[in-house]
Amino acid sequence: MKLQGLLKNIDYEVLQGNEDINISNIQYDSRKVTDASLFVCIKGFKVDGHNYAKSAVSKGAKAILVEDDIEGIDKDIAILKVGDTRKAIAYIAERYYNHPSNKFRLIGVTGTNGKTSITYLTKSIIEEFNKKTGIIGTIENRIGDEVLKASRTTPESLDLQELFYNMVQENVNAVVMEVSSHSLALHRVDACKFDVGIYTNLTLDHLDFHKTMENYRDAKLKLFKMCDTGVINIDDKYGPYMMENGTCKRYLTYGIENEEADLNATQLSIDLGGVTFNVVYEGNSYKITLNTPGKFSVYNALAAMGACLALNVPMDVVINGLEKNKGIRGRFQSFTSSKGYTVIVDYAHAPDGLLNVLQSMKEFAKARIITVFGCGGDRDTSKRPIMGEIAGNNSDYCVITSDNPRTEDPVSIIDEVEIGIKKTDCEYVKVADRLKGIHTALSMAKEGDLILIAGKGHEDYQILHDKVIHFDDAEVVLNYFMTEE
Ligand SMILES: CC(=O)N[C@H]1[C@@H](OP(=O)(O)OP(=O)(O)OC[C@H]2O[C@@H](n3ccc(=O)[nH]c3=O)[C@H](O)[C@@H]2O)O[C@H](CO)[C@@H](O)[C@@H]1O[C@H](C)C(=O)N[C@@H](C)C(=O)N[C@H](CCC(=O)O)C(=O)O
Ligand SMILES: Nc1ncnc2c1ncn2[C@@H]1O[C@H](COP(=O)(O)OP(=O)(O)OP(=O)(O)O)[C@@H](O)[C@H]1O
Ligand SMILES: N[C@H](CCC[C@H](N)C(=O)O)C(=O)O
Ligand SMILES: [Mg+2]
Repeated sequence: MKLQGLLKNIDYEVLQGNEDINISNIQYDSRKVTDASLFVCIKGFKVDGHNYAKSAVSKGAKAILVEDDIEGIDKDIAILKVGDTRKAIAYIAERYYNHPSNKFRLIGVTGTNGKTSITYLTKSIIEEFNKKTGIIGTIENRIGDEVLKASRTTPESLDLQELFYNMVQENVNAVVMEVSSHSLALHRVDACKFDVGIYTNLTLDHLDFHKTMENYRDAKLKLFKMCDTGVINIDDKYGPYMMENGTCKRYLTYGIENEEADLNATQLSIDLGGVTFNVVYEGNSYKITLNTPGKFSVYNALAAMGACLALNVPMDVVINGLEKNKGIRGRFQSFTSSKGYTVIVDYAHAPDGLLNVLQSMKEFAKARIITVFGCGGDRDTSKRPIMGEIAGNNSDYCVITSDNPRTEDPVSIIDEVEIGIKKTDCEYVKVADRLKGIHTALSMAKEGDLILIAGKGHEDYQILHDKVIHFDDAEVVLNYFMTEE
């Protein structure tokens, strides 16, 4: 493919060589460069891709895209300079893969919590409408029934466009993807053509990356400058901001508290098995039963409904699709022991998620709530004492344990969580080993108790320094149940 053609509409300066050449592929990682690649130098958080330009050339790269001048590269290699290589590679990749997101309906979901849950609810509805669906997100990527491993919630632009291209080859009609704030800030989804953008909520998380809530909010806002319809939670503090500052052609709002919402849920009835509620839309009222409990599940269902209604899916199909969803791995997933207590495995890993899950549990708790949780290492540290306080205020007993400590000392993370729990009168114990922590909670459980194991949900691994071990909360629980029989 001609390099020049891929650079259409991009401002660039030729530093050496000629852009009128053929390239075979595009790479942003020198280790993947092959003969006649275009190598894009990205200034990373760990290293600077410009330092790998020579290595890329030695592996066969014929052209280099840079942000900074580089020296010592063979004169017959083209070097082109742009203002922002992360941005440029998004547009180049979109062109290279022949504009794939114009060829299916694309729904993007952004917000601190609920993205994964909403993608699966939306998929249930679209499949009920007999359309082939793609999913891109935290747990996995999917092309119809084919499951592909995901390493990021939202892939790098080059990988994303390739995935879209493969979805087009497989005749996918609609793609529903999580759009993380990191991906918006780092131009991973630039050049995508979104039909619908969903906004869920914005609460404390990821300040290690965004530094301020304003930056975090404005990263999310970018999605609403890129889509035709915005589906907005107007119960959330920042919902109106997205509408006032976004540029969507139309907005569809949803909410529980705010009766002005286009989709307004009322009369919620929550138990361990799920939640039943009424939703009012265009003057009509519809009754819906979901298989996942919690007020937050109602918000997620409203968001999925809004997106599908915006794409003209009929209301009866929307409701059937939602009701057929059996729940999502690691999202309020419950297991009942023969001893009569219930364990809930959930991915709540930030303050708001933890609070929501515990509040939902309180709606149907008949005995004690025992919470096992920790906080991830190398991530926002400000959430640690806050999560400690939330767990303490909403549980009868807590086990503070390790999440994914990554490169940090597990005991120091637990000590930071403890600062918050100490402000409450909840009894607790600190057990750094997650397996022992879970066993501690299960061994004290009595009939009627609810045990929450929070933070890791679907994850089947634990990151301890540079080691990744197999660890699956649900598996630990089921193995423990076997010892009880
Ligand atoms: C902050 C962030 O998102 N960082 C991502 C970013 O890293 P980076 O830009 O710092 O890359 P780097 O490692 O410094 O390397 C710079 C450049 O040199 C290149 N390089 C490097 C080495 C070499 O030998 N040759 C070479 O060419 C690299 O390919 C890269 O292009 O690009 C890397 C390559 O794609 C990603 O792996 C990395 O994700 C890190 C590991 C990460 O943890 N990201 C998380 C925070 C993230 O993105 N999370 C969100 C979800 C958040 C949520 O909502 O919950 C997500 O969307 O997944
Ligand atoms: N709408 C919601 N509002 C608040 N909390 C929620 C909501 N939906 C889910 N949660 C809680 O947040 C946890 C994470 O949910 P989910 O995986 O759907 O979010 P996410 O936005 O995809 O998260 P991530 O950014 O880590 O990918 C759930 O396990 C649940 O505890
Ligand atoms: N997408 C989130 C997931 C956190 C999950 C939690 N188990 C942890 O490892 O901190 C992040 O990367 O910050
Ligand atoms: Mg997710």
